[in-house]
Amino acid sequence: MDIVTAQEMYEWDQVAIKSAGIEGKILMESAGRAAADVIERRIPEHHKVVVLIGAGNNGGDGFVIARTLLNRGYEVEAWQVAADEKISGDAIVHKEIFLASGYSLFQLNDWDALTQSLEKADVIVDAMLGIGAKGPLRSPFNEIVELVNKQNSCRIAVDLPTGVPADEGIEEFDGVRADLTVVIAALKMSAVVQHTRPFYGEIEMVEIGLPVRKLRHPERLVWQRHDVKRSLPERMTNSHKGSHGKGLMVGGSDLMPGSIAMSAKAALRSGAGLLTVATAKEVIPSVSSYVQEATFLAMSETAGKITGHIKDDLQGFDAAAVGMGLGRHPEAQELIEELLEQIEAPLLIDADGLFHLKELFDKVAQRPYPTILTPHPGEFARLLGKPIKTIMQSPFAYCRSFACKHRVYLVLKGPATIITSPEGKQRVDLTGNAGLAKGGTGDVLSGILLAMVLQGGSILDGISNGCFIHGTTAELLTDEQHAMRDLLATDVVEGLSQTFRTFS
Ligand SMILES: NC(=O)C1=CN([C@@H]2O[C@H](COP(=O)(O)OP(=O)(O)OC[C@H]3O[C@@H](n4cnc5c(N)ncnc54)[C@H](OP(=O)(O)O)[C@@H]3O)[C@@H](O)[C@H]2O)[C@@H](O)CC1
Ligand SMILES: Nc1ncnc2c1ncn2[C@@H]1O[C@H](COP(=O)(O)OP(=O)(O)O)[C@@H](O)[C@H]1O
Ligand SMILES: [K+]
Repeated sequence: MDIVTAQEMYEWDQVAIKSAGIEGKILMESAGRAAADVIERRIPEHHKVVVLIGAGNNGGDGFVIARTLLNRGYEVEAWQVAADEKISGDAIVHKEIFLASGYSLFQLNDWDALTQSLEKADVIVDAMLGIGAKGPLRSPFNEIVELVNKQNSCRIAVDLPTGVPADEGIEEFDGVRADLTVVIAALKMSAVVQHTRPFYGEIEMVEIGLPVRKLRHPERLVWQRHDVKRSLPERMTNSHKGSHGKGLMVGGSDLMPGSIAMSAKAALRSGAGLLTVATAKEVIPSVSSYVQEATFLAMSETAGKITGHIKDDLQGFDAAAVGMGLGRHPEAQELIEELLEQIEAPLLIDADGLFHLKELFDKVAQRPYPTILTPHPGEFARLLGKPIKTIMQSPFAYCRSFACKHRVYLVLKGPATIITSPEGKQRVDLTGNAGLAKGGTGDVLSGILLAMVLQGGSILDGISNGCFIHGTTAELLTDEQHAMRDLLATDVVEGLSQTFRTFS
């Protein structure tokens, strides 16, 4: 499922119109009818529907929706809330078809009449503004949005809620708070950005007949189950433990032994062939009692934290992960530096491993092997030296420029996890739920990602699959045996088998 900017969406429309000869009014008919189908599936026939219609093409969709629902027997009041002379483009055609079909239109001459109509409505369809909205809402849209948001009726937005920008990066706006948004042809960026996402409510996407093979796809998409099914490496019948990768995990300290233990178990539960855990000597007993399948490297330590160098030969590992429960002491920086220089394989850096990384960006960019960073927003803000709020307003742009500049795979974790390759390709994982908002779930993710990288295939596919599997496991567990409140990171580790079984 592609994620587009408003500009990219307009380019798609132009390709459809110019290269494939699909006229704008046909696209509008398809969009409106597809949205009406969604509404019909969800709303009983006796419900009163008010359709609010703006002047541009979003309003044009509104004329088609109103006509289609009236044709199907719904009680609909269609309100044109823009002046006649403002109605433009293909919306003029569909206004004419609406009127020629024998239906009448309410005009915004009397606010009391609109207010009464909205108060009586069971469903309000917002077809006022879509991707063409620019700047703060002007009158009367600002007043109408306020009025709409006050109603108890179900609010259904067409393409995007009026007032909500299509793109990331806009801080000040007011918009319709939709219960459901029928997204047309592709998800707009704001549908997955943290501060705009809540305005959309539930999201349903409709297809409108765009010529998919002719479109320039933006290399920004939602990673879905069918993508995982297609790209998850198969386990061959004649494979042996060496075929599934030999992994190294470095981290853990006396006060945080659980982090690395959960990462290690998650890696093994996710298919890693062999795993060595390098940790402080005194931490080994507690980790080994939880992960009996791992082998250990005892690192020299001071006060329960790894301080020494890795003396063993680091050749022969197919991938490594560092940082989980490592601690933020100054010596940790030397350790990370050493791993950046010596690991001749993909290296994942998480948690405390990211703490000193700002000082090591040169070393990261020089590595001839893939480097994967998995920050949460706070850790990413630290790496960038910018406030979390600023970054989360334009996460796609910040992730892309960072990943390209430092030549890393970046996994910015959250309810919508953004995965970016060093070339700037972006994938969004929307799985998971607030049950994961608990200490330790990031450590579990690191273990899963290490295992995915160890098992071969493209790094980008592997880490995208890992994020999907992590989130899906939380969803399966909270559907069945757990509530979001009680779900623990260790439950996610044990729940992985349930998810993997859905892929076999
Ligand atoms: N063929 C296609 O293209 C297809 C497009 N489709 C649909 O079209 C939608 C995009 O349509 P669009 O480009 O006409 O923009 P749209 O969202 O209706 O807004 C423009 C209107 O809003 C007004 N306006 C702007 N800012 C404002 C503000 N702050 N406050 C107040 N008013 C403001 C602006 O007024 P102006 O600034 O020109 O005075 C103008 O009247 C898209 O989301 C999808 O639903 C589908 O049917 C598929 C085929
Ligand atoms: N509300 C949420 N919805 C979906 N996923 C979430 C939510 N909150 C957290 N997560 C996921 O949980 C994990 C938390 O990671 P992190 O913050 O590093 O935790 P920790 O450091 O405690 O291990 C990430 O994978 C993140 O995407
Ligand atoms: K809208």
